[in-house]
Amino acid sequence: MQFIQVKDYQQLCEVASQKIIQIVKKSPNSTLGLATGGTPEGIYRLLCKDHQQHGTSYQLVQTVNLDEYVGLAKDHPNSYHYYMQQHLFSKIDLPEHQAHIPNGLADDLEQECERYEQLIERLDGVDLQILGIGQNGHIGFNEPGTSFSSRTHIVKLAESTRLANQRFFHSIDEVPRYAITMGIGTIMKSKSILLLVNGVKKATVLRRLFEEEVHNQLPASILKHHPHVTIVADEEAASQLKIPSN
Ligand SMILES: N[C@@H]1[C@@H](O)[C@H](O)[C@@H](COP(=O)(O)O)O[C@@H]1O
Repeated sequence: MQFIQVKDYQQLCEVASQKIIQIVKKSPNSTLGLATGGTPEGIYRLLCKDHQQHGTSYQLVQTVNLDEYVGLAKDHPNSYHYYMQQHLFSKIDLPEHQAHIPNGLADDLEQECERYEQLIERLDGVDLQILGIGQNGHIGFNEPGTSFSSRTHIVKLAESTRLANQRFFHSIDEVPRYAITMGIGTIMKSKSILLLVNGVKKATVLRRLFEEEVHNQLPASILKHHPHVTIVADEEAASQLKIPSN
């Protein structure tokens, strides 16, 4: 794993957005794996700014998002469809049919998981997967205990995850109990992975990631077995690490 420590969230966003821009410029038909949550918001802002100012084009890019809540319509302000539209898709030239997100309203959710998995295969896999991390070590919505070989599947969200995500909703009762997520096995098939960790709330999980063995109670620990992972963390997130900063 390559580890890049940066000063703050702003720098994290700059480093991450530059990595994405470089890939898109080098291979304009790349498949990008995208994440939601608070962490990538600033990165998407910089991608939009770069698109406006320098014209980096996403005309040939395909995107696949990690996850979506079950039961929220695409235009629900808390759905990840809506999030992606607001933060990125409406501001760049990515054709709509090349932006893929699991459908949390599918009649047959199992079939939707299979469709999504096959779609990723048809796209020949993800070139660069962006990942955040939950405070319990989840990646996508793969909660502790998820099999490392899991494919796209339905998850029952941990109460701690619902509580952490409550800030985006009016009340805890509104936070969905289920989601569709790419599996850990799906994520691990990505050709390269960029894990972004910022803020003091992530300091404990980042320390655990460095100190603990690979085990499925800490889903992100499997990333240590991936050949091309870069972790970008800011000073607050890295504050419990005992390694020298670069
Ligand atoms: N499903 C998302 C993850 O994809 C995200 O990485 C994580 C961290 O979110 P945040 O960046 O807001 O801390 O939690 C959410 O539950």
